[in-house]
Amino acid sequence: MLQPLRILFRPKWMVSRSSASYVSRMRHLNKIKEEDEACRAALQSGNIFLYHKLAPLLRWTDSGIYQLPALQTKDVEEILEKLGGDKEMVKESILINCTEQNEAQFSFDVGAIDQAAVEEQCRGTFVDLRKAFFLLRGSEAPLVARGQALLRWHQTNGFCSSTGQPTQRNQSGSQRVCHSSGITYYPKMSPVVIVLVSDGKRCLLGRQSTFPRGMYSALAGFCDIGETMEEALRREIAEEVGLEVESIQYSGSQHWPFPQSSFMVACHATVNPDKTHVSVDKEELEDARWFSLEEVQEALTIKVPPRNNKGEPTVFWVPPSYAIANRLIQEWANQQHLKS
Ligand SMILES: NC(=O)C1=CN([C@@H]2O[C@H](COP(=O)(O)OP(=O)(O)OC[C@H]3O[C@@H](n4cnc5c(N)ncnc54)[C@H](O)[C@@H]3O)[C@@H](O)[C@H]2O)C=CC1
Ligand SMILES: [Mg+2]
Repeated sequence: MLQPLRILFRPKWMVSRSSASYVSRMRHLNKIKEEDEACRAALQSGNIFLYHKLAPLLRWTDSGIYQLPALQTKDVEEILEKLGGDKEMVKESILINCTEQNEAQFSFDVGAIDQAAVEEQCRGTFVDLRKAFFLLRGSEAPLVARGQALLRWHQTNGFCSSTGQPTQRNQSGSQRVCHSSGITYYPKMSPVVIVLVSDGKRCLLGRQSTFPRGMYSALAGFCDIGETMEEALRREIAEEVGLEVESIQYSGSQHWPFPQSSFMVACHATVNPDKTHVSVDKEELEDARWFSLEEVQEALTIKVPPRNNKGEPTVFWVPPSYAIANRLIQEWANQQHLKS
């Protein structure tokens, strides 16, 4: 019998902020998302994160870490004019979020403007998002992913799929409308379940042939239309490794920008310790197998895996800390410790 969902942790945002300031911030954000005039005003005093062909601009700081530089709107206008662009282009910025001080945050892709010239003006470097995810700390990684996901969605949803006519965005970029059919389009994420299966003593990890060598992760799969998350989870585990899940515990969720926006719902699951035979669907996975606590602990200590002379990792390792798979594996290891 499947257990009901249970929240295993209380995220910081649930406890650390006063509800009044959080409520006023969310209401402010909603206003600028919905009202074009309010959004234009917010853009004047807002922060902008720059992208070039969807790669975010990062800056190396004196304190020896990479940061996501937040530019002022007037600075971006100045850069655009200086580099032969039109300063009005800045109005194409997409609203991402707002700071605790209620300053709106936007993402803007410099498009055809020369990459190196922008980098020089901004004292930064445009970095591929996968690498940027690895280099940024704390809340900057999800913020930069959100900014890129929204830019990508606008770049690929310029036309109505019903009429073929161009769609028009609102000022914040929270939607696009086809004025010919009246259809409103909203940015989309595909729901995915990601699950760490345990038999009580070991955990099950798998790898796709496209993963970097030696890397194993929790099993994941897209939800089918009409499925509950629990149904998708049970189906994916049955399909990919031939096991029947007995219990499910919710752990957390994450927006995952690669290769398109997914909404990752992360769970722990158990199987009967007498029914642990794995039969891998080779179409989906190259390998899946059980790992002991010792093996997992060792893998969790590896930040950058050692590589051979072809540049390929030579050991078993798990996804880095920014991936929710890492958190599932870490949580499982902690729980095993508590049990022993
Ligand atoms: N954040 C994390 O820690 C991790 C994230 N992931 C992500 O989870 C996602 C799903 O994992 P997979 O094992 O690849 O899924 P999967 O097991 O469902 O297999 C992928 C196949 O599902 C089909 N599919 C159905 N709906 C789809 C949709 N909306 N978009 C794309 N393909 C769809 C396609 O045929 C595709 O080849 C991937 O995007 C992967 O990047 C995977 C592991 C770790
Ligand atoms: Mg899968």
